[in-house]
Amino acid sequence: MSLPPLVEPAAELTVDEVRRYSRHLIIPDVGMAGQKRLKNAKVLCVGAGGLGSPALLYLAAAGVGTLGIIDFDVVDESNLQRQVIHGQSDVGRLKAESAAASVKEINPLIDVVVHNVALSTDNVMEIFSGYDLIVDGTDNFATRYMVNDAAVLLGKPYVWGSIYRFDGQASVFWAEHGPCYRCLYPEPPPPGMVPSCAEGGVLGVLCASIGSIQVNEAIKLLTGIGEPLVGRLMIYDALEMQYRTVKVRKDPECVLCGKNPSVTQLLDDYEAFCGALSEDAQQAVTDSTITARELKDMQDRGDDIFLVDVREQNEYEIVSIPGATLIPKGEFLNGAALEKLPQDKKIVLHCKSGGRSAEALAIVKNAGFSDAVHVGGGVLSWVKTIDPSLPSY
Ligand SMILES: Nc1ncnc2c1ncn2[C@@H]1O[C@H](COP(=O)(O)OP(=O)(O)OP(=O)(O)O)[C@@H](O)[C@H]1O
Ligand SMILES: [Zn+2]
Repeated sequence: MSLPPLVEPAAELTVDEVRRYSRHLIIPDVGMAGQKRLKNAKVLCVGAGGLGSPALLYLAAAGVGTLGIIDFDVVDESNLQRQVIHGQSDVGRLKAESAAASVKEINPLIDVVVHNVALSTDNVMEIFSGYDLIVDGTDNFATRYMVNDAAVLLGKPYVWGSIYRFDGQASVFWAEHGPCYRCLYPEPPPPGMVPSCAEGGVLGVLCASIGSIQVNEAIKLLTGIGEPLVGRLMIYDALEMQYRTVKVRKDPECVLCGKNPSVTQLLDDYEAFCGALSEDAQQAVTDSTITARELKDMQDRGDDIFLVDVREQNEYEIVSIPGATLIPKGEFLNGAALEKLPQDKKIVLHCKSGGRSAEALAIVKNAGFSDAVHVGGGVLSWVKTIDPSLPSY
C-alpha cells in the first residue's frame, strides 16, 4: 500500500541545497519534488538518546527543513556507547542542546527547534501540532502510549522503534491508514516485566539499525515513495542477522482508533496507566528507603541484616556492595525469591539506582517482611558516597 506524500513541496531549492542534496536529486523516486517536500517537512524526534541519535543525524543530513528535538535529560558517560550524536565534551550538557549542536554542524541549512522539556500531557498536543510527523526514540511505555494517543488524536503518523540487547522492532502507526500502537499493544506490560535497556543493556550499534529504519520510513512518508511500514511490524535479530516483517491489523475494537472509541482525549496520567506505583505504595517505599551511608553504618554495627542485590549476574560482576547476595528481580516477580529470604533478619534490598529494588520491596512487604527496606540510589550511590574507587556503570 503506497500512500500520497505527507507534505507539499517547498517552492524551490537554493543553489547550496542543490549541491548538498545532489545524490538525492539524481534518484528518480526522490528527485527535485521529493527533496522540496523534505525541505518543507517538519519532523519531531522525541528523545535524543539511543534511537534519537542516529535518527536526528540522518533526518538532518537528509534535509528535513524543520527538525524538532525534545529531551529533558543530560548526557551521561554511559550514554556515549550508543548515543553518537553526543561526544565526550557534552557529558553533563542538556541532550537536546548537545544534539542540536551536532545537527547544525552536519547541516546548517535546516531549522532546528530545541524543546528542553519532558513531553507530558500538558504540552504534547501543542508541541505535536507544529509537526507533520513524529519519530519516537524514547524508552518508556508511559511516553509511548502518550505519543500514540496524541498522534492519533491529531491524525499524525507515528514512527516507532524499540530496542533491547540484540533485538529491535519498528513500525509506523497511523490510524487513518492502519493500526495504532494500541492496536498492537492494547495494554501496557505489567510493571517490571519488560526490562529497560538500563537494566538489560543494549548493543550500541543496534540503535543505528533501528534508528535508520525509522528515518527511512519518515522519508518515505514525507515524500510519498515506496511501501511504508504501516500495518507491518519489522522485527530485527542482530545475532541471527534476520529481518522479518509481520502483519499488524487495525483492531476494530481498539479503544482509541476503533469503531467505538472510549478514549477520545489524552489520559490524565500515563504513568499510572502503565502501572506506576500508587501514591500509597510510593509513600510506603519512600518510608522504607535508607541511604548507602545508613547501610554502611548497619554493616559496621554488625546489625542482623540480609542484603539482597536484585540486579542481574553480569551487573553484579561489574560492581557490587560487599556482603550482598544476588537474587535477580525476576525471582521476586515469579515468587521464587521469597523462599530464599531468612525470616529472622532484616531484609535490605538494592539494585543499580533504586528503581528495581523499589519494585521488589513492594513484593517483599506484601509477603509479610514488613520491616524490609531498600537502598535509595542503589549501588551507584554506594560508589559515590562510600567507595569512589569502585566503578560506576
Ligand atoms: N517524556 C519524555 N520527554 C522527553 N524525553 C524523553 C521522555 N521520555 C524519554 N525521553 C528521552 O528519551 C531518550 C531515550 O533514550 P535511551 O533509552 O537511549 O536513553 P537513556 O535514558 O539515556 O538511557 P539509560 O536509561 O540506559 O541510561 C532519553 O534521552 C530520555 O531522556
Ligand atoms: Zn488503534
